[in-house]
Amino acid sequence: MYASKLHALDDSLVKVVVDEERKRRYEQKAILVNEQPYRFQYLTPSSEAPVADLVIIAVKEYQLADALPLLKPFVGQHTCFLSLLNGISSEKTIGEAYGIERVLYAFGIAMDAQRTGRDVSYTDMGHMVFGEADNAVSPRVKAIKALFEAAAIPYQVPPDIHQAMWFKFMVNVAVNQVSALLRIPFGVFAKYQEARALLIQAAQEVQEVAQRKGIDLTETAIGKMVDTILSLNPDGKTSMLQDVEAQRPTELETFAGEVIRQGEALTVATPINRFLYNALALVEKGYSG
Ligand SMILES: NC(=O)C1=CN([C@@H]2O[C@H](COP(=O)(O)OP(=O)(O)OC[C@H]3O[C@@H](n4cnc5c(N)ncnc54)[C@H](OP(=O)(O)O)[C@@H]3O)[C@@H](O)[C@H]2O)C=CC1
Ligand SMILES: CC(C)(CO)C(=O)C(=O)O
Repeated sequence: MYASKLHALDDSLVKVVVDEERKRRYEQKAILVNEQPYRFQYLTPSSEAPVADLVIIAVKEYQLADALPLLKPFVGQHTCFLSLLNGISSEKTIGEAYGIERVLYAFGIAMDAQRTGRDVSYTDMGHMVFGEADNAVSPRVKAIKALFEAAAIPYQVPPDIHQAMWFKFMVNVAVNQVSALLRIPFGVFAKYQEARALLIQAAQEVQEVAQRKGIDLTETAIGKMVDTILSLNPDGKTSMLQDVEAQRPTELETFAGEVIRQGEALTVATPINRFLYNALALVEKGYSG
């Protein structure tokens, strides 16, 4: 989705870093984004290419350890990283590999992207949210704002990126997990109070953990979370539900796993996320083949 926008702005801007096997596979067929074919330039670690100004990482968290080393030849002194991974831990992992001073905090929210095979369709691309660890509007933040404006990629630079990251984490812990377990699209949460009650129960555990860490997630944030979910395309599905339907591994460790671990460290009880963890682990174990 984002690569297609940047490619439309200037096709020389976008280079997709992959391993040799993916390069061979991807070069065989254009990717369709809203039915438009895109042939990106694929780089592997052995490709000759200048270092990147900006690296946008959009793999799943469990794929990060394999993906990060591929980037090494393209990381220079001024390379900046934006991680679109859900959850609250990928910035630390990228920082450990390439230096935390290179990493901005980031996430994408409110999109209704749907993946079918390697093709993507969407009606609402939501927006990307990013910022410096100290929330400064630094020269690199200004440069990325200018790039996204030119490419018509909606974005926000919030006053407190850490509070915003925890808000997004709370959205994912609630809606991704409940929707994936019950196999329901966004519209069901608008229709049934019982579905909203499940979201709120899962979110309250995130809120309690966040508050113990000094992150300002209030009751108002839970209301805003419900409003965010109700504003999404009723037929749209969370990325976790799409993973379950395609029998791909889910981001369970990134969501319930993280809430349980943080809850244990801070002595916050997390029974709803323990239930979701075990139930979704069983869903994955039940995949055929
Ligand atoms: N989908 C959504 O609505 C949202 C997703 N996110 C986050 O964005 C990230 C991406 O999500 P999503 O697009 O749904 O995930 P997908 O699983 O659809 O896409 C992940 C992509 O990463 C590729 N990949 C995996 N390993 C490597 C590697 N070693 N080198 C290069 N490419 C690799 C995969 O390739 P292949 O298919 O060939 O294995 C796949 O194309 C996730 O972290 C998710 O949490 C955030 C907000 C919303
Ligand atoms: C729920 C949603 C679309 C929120 O932006 C999301 O982050 C996901 O599906 O992973």
